[in-house]
Amino acid sequence: MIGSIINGKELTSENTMPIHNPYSGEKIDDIALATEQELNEAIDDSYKAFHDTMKKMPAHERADILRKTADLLEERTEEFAQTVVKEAGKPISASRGEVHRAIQVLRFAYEKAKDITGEVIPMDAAVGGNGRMGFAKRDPLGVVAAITPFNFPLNLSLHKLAPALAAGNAVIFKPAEKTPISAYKLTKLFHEAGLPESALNLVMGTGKEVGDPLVKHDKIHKISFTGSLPVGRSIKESAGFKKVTLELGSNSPNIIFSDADLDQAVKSLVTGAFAFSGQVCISAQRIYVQKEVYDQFLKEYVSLTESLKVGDPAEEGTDVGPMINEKEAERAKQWIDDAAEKGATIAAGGERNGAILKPTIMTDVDENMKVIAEEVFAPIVSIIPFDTEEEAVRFSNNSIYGLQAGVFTKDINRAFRVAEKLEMGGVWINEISTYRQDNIPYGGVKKSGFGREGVKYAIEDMTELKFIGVKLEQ
Ligand SMILES: NC(=O)c1ccc[n+]([C@@H]2O[C@H](COP(=O)([O-])OP(=O)(O)OC[C@H]3O[C@@H](n4cnc5c(N)ncnc54)[C@H](O)[C@@H]3O)[C@@H](O)[C@H]2O)c1
Ligand SMILES: O=C[C@H](O)CS(=O)(=O)O
Repeated sequence: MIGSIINGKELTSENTMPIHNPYSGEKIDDIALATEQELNEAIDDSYKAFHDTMKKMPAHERADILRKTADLLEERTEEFAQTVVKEAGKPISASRGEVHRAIQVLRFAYEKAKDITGEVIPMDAAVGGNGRMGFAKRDPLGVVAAITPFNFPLNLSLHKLAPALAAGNAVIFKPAEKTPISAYKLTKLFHEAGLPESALNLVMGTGKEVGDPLVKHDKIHKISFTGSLPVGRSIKESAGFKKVTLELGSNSPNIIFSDADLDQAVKSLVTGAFAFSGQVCISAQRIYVQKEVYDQFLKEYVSLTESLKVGDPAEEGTDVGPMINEKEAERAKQWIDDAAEKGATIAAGGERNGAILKPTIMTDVDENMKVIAEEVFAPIVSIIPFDTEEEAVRFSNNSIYGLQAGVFTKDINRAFRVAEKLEMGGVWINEISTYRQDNIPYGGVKKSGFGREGVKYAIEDMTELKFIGVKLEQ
């Protein structure tokens, strides 16, 4: 059994929740769920840790802890990768990839911790400014609540923990109840690297019983949330005056113009749509292809998709494993069937076996079908023809979401024109929407959320600018 870790002590409970391997269905562990009283104790402990320890800790010490955590994680890459395979069902090669990215996030944070600067404000710029001096500095906020999803249990947790600690905050970490083992191990790793134990408290439980009271608690200064739109909406409503960052979902578009390198676009977009069974917030969900090359693109795309190895995520070489559970796979299967009943064609896949949904390609879709209009978060992609640049932009922007998009063309002027018009937090040219490097500013517009991650930008969101000025004696 694993449980919450508060002030370095691990809690047990009779009230537990089982964790299952999404592929085999076997129970791999139980989590002890935190009570409301334990949650309150954790928050008090974090609050004290902020004021007594983190606020006073020199930047070089915070940096050193982050560096040591990165080194420890690197030494245990395989152990952490196997954990992600077991609890999330992510194929082993992608799980190793996630650990490598997580190490990079820690290293970006280690470098940045010693370089959190402010600025001197010119005082002679305004009438009466002469004789005064002033500067703005960045101060930590206090206690940051990090609430994370199941799909990147390590890397997306570190996108919150590492910048929050680099900036000198204390953190309460509430991981997804479906994938708590990576979170548990990660918390212990930070402590082993020398982080004062109360500076990072882990609370285990459901969104309703632990997440919601955490969001409402007065001693929390900021909520950094990654997850679904409905939960993000509820958090924003409950958070009151706290600062909030919301990293939510999307139905990312990718546009293929007729002059694009089709082979490269096909190859990268097969990965972009089916990596981790499409359970990626920037997964390529809608692919718009210019009519002249539509048939060729579709033929090559179907052929490459059908060659993917689907099955056991623990086996080397598996491309597509299970979804997080059978219920989610069935929900996605119903969306496919619903679209097919309304006239869509299933060009590949469409079958479900337990939690495994075969990589599925839909054509002849219309913009009102769920597979287009909502976030599928499953291995389902729709391929749609378009005529003109204006049409491709209009189709792409016809969404409540706006996280990342991909544009494929050799015409640099067109690429920038389209990038400017797309209502997105980020646009890649000749790269898939699904690509993220961990130091870019990352986040959404519209209902994909607000605030930015990417270590440097998350640090900005996790600090407060404080102005200090002086009137000098003349
Ligand atoms: N934009 C991004 O960076 C990004 C990254 C990864 C995933 N996501 C999104 O996350 C979703 C999938 O992840 P999920 O199924 O784990 O998401 P989810 O929203 O169901 O849960 C995320 C977290 O919120 C907690 N939670 C649930 N209800 C809560 C409440 N009322 N108050 C506080 N916390 C609560 C959960 O316990 C979990 O820890 C998808 O929509 C995906 O697009 C977005
Ligand atoms: O699921 C959405 C994530 O933000 C994708 S990634 O881990 O940042 O690549």
